Amino acid sequence: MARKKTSKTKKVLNWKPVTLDLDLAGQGEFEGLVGFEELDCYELVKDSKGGAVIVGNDKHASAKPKVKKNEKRNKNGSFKKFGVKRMSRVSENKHQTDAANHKEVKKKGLKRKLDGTVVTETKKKTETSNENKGVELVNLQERDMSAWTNLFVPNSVLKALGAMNFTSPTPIQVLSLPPAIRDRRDIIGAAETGSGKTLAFGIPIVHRILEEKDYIKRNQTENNKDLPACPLRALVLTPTRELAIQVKKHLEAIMRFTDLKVTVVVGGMAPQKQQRLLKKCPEIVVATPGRLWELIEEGEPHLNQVSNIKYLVIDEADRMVEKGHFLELKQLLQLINRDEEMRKKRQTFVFSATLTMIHDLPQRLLLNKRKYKLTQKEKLELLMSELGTRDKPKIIDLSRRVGTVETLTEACINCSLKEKDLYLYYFLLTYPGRTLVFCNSIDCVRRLKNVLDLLACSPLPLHASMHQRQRLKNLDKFTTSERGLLLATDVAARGLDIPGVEHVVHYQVPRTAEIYVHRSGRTARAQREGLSLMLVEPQEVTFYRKLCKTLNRDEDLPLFPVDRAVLIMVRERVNLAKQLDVLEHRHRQRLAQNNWIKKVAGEMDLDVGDKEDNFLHDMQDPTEQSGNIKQIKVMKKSLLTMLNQPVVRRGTGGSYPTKSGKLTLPYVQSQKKAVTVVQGDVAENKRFKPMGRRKKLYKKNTCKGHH
Ligand SMILES: Nc1ncnc2c1ncn2[C@@H]1O[C@H](COP(=O)(O)OP(=O)(O)OP(=O)(O)O)[C@@H](O)[C@H]1O
Repeated sequence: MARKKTSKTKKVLNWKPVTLDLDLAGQGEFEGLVGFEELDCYELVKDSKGGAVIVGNDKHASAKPKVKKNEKRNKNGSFKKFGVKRMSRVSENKHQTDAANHKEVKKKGLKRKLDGTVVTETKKKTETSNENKGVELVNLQERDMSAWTNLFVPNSVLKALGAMNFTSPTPIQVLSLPPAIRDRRDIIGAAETGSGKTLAFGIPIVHRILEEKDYIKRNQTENNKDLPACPLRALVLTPTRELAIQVKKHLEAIMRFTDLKVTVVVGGMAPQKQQRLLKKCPEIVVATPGRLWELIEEGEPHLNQVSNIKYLVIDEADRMVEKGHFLELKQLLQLINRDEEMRKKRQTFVFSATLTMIHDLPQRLLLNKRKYKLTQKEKLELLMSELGTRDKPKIIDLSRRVGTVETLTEACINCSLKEKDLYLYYFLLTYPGRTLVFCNSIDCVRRLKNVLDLLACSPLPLHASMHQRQRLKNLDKFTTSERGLLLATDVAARGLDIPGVEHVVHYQVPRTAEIYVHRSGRTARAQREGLSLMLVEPQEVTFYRKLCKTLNRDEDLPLFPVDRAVLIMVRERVNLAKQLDVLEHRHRQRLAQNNWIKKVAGEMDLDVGDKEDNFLHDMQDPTEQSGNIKQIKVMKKSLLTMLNQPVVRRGTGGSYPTKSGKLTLPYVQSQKKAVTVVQGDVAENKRFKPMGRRKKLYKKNTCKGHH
């Protein structure tokens, strides 16, 4: 039945071959093009969803075509160009034609020219006749991709890069691509967060796989017919599920004009779906070690080729090999490196922003003569032997002495443990903007979520105890909300590339310098500015000092300027929210415990209601219980009243009728960005305070708080 429909569509849409002048097409750039076809007689008809579809302008054509029919046809290679009376179809073979290509062309409005340059289409509404209402025209715009010359980027990838507007490579890409592609060397790469490391390994892998596939195709003989039809060629390992999904998407984006496939294998999602996708034999698998090992142990056929892979990537490598983490990684590496011949042929990519960071030995090991502080070289050698890289890898270290990115502005607030919520709320209120708050534990995230929920800040939690679906949902919500607030543990510290994160707040001082660098690296990515703000309480000063030392800081972080007047104004509401949270938490806990006792007692046929033998908490007493609930209700109401009153600067009287007759309130929200405020303050301090005094002042403030 479906076949019949397709053939009918083909008949209706009268595509005609076009004769090409090959001289016009440029040399060498015509690779893969089979021909052009054109359609000069068609109509645009609204489909059931209100979108426009193309149907042949033939008397026999059905007046109401089925959308699916047209979609199928479009997959065969047509570029829709609505609103014009003539359209052309380009057919290509190999990695130039694939379903993803056309899906992308449909979605993003991409187009290719014969000379191989990438052309993107910016959408433009037609203002013409009724039948064309809502139909889009295209406006072509070329990109200069010459900065990528000499980096051995395949044409199809270059096209994708152009479509993404990546007109020039980043430094780590410039330094990684030639040795990886031309010299086939293993790469050990350290470069700051947000510097484009994913493509520094992604482009070489895609290049090499395309090249190999081409070679095999050209040399297909009787002898090599036994080769696996679609072998697993590359494996990318990442420490978190979200990062694996992101890397997969990034690779997909550069592979969209190829016929290569990539799939993700991570925990927390149905293994059945992943197994189904693996049946399609993707050349590249991006995975977290746990689920990957699980599927290998179950004998998943595609993954069973893992010891034959040609390319291995260990992203965030320093984290992956940390003691006590990823026990499966060790087993995986043993399996992958089992065959010495294969290991020697394999190209390995090892990347992280903190690969070359060196730590002082902990105090307890300082007296042990056999233990000493590793040099950077020794640290890398150790890593290389653990991962099984080949001899003489190319080591590229672009990381800065201080660890963080140049475009990052750093600051801290010294306060007591009790005041952390207050300062955080103050910051969120004064500087709205996409903010990522990091905590050291899941419990801390949970508590903070409740408090900030009560304060109407709409926080989104993200931690390892959440369902994966909810984790991804929250991440998605955060990404799409301009004033999004994500409360996360360090599961979100590494690798996540969330656009437009303005502030990173370390609610608690991270325990290692690496974590600080990676957390802070969620902002100020790809040359953009961003703020990293750390809340330090007296108990954390030791960790803070150690962190500064590892990061080679000669000075303390600048203090974040705080308006005490505003702080006083919001103190009451924060305190009330905290009290409410304690009450609600206690109430929930008792409820849960009572339910558990009742359940167990029921199973044991016991009566827990006996007066002398009452195991249940005092909530059993209905008056006590309703008292608690009442108190919570009253407190919530007064908090709501407080929240509904705008926080207005003191001494301003509250409201000003403007010329337009509107009331504008001098709200506490800063007119300046937080980054600008810190930078201004630092410049001011430098101008007016001699260095020695400033240092002393910081020392004093670090321990006491600065107000
Ligand atoms: N050549 C390029 N031109 C423009 N943008 C790029 C280029 N390469 C990568 N990017 C973009 O830069 C951002 C950061 O890239 P990526 O996530 O690879 O950084 P990273 O170095 O791996 O960071 P992290 O250390 O945090 O994992 C991404 O949004 C990516 O799309």
